[in-house]
Amino acid sequence: MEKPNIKKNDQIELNIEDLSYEGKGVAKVDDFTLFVDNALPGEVVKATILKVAKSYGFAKATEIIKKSPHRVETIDNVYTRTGIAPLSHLEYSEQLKFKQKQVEIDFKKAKLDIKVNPTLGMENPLHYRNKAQVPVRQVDGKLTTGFYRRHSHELVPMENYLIQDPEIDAEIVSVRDILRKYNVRGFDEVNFKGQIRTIMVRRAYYTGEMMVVLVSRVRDISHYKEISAEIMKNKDVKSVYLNINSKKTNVIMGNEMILLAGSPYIDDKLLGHTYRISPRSFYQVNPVQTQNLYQLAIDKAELNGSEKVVDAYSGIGTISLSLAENVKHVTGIEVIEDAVKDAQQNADINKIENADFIVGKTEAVLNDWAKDNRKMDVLMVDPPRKGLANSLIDSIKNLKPRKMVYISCNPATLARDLALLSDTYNIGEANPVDMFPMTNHIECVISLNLK
Ligand SMILES: C[S@@+](CC[C@H](N)C(=O)[O-])C[C@H]1O[C@@H](n2cnc3c(N)ncnc32)[C@H](O)[C@@H]1O
Repeated sequence: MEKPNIKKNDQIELNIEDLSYEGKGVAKVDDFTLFVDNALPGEVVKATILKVAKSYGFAKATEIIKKSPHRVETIDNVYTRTGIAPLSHLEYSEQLKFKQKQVEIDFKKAKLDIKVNPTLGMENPLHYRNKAQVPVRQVDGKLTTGFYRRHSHELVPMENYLIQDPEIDAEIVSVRDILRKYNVRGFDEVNFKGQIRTIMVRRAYYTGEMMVVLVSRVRDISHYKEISAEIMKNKDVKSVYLNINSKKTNVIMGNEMILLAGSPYIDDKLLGHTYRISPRSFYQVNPVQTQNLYQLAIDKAELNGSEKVVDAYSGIGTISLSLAENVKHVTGIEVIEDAVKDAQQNADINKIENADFIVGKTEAVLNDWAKDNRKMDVLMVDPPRKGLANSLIDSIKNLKPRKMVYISCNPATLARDLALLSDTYNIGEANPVDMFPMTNHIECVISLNLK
């Protein structure tokens, strides 16, 4: 492919042909591909070239010459600029089709002939997130909250985050103002100075309980008694933590977690059970769709009450406990020890006696099970983005659960794993579930039956 004669900062007119998996417009200059921010298929745009690499480049649309009928005009482009809601300029029904198509593309690449059903969307696809982690900086001499400009650590000040629970947005502003009152400084990443790096707020959807975590570069907690007392004046806030992160890193939280006020956890409900959530627990961010996703996964497992089930990558036990009443026994496997403690406690709180939880890597635990010839009827997997380890796929083929349900947050690794399992399993239809409206993230659930 010949590199065209274009360079950074050039202005150029482009025909947008497609949408990339990241939600960027795709245009061709001769055979060279450009990924264009804020551009939709069918549009003609004037664009500024941002970067030209060897085989592709990046640009941003500065003027829309011909508009897509699916463009949403009312949304402030701060959301696409910052990457908090990179698909918010695309009509919601088209977002759902885009996600279905992405799964189809990944399956095709892996030579899988699997039907992909329409994406299960939300009735109200805004303000769904139950958790926010917003960067904090010093802007014009004031501690300021917002979101990063795309591909940078430059803060764009913001008060309405579009996809977060509005109560969380209001709480961030309130905490910001309390910190300002006590002259606490926002983080200066360039000179590695200042104090507060991130504010994390979680709000339980069903109970309304909130947790606030202030992530600080330094351990100076001179005013924190007053600050946490003021934060606790909001009666919904049940828990305030200080987390110390003194490292030069993009990882948000450090190791030290200090409870400043209130309870160490908050409680939420899912499918009728109560869950205890600690500051570091993995907990699904879209409470409405989580219930739909879990119910779909449980339905696909076609349980009759007699099964031994393994719930791999079990987090705080939410899937295990949601299906426990429909099975003989369920064993959760999770690598984070604290999450397993939470899961055990959650089983006790909900008086569920046929569930146990093992700390360990799924691939290691099930390798041992395969060696010991231990049996299971149904295997649920809900791995992180990288999908299943190769060694786990080998163990599954030895253990031969008669049914598997795979919940995936990355269709590319899902397709790879399904292709590897397809000699042993018949693969059912895929159901994308929109857990992350306005973003390019895709969740998908699919069942596999032993041949
Ligand atoms: C996508 S989350 C799913 C959690 C849970 N099923 C839920 O719905 O809340 C993936 C979980 O897998 C855990 N994890 C990551 N790698 C693992 C591994 N190799 N073995 C077991 N658990 C792992 C993570 O800590 C995280 O809790």
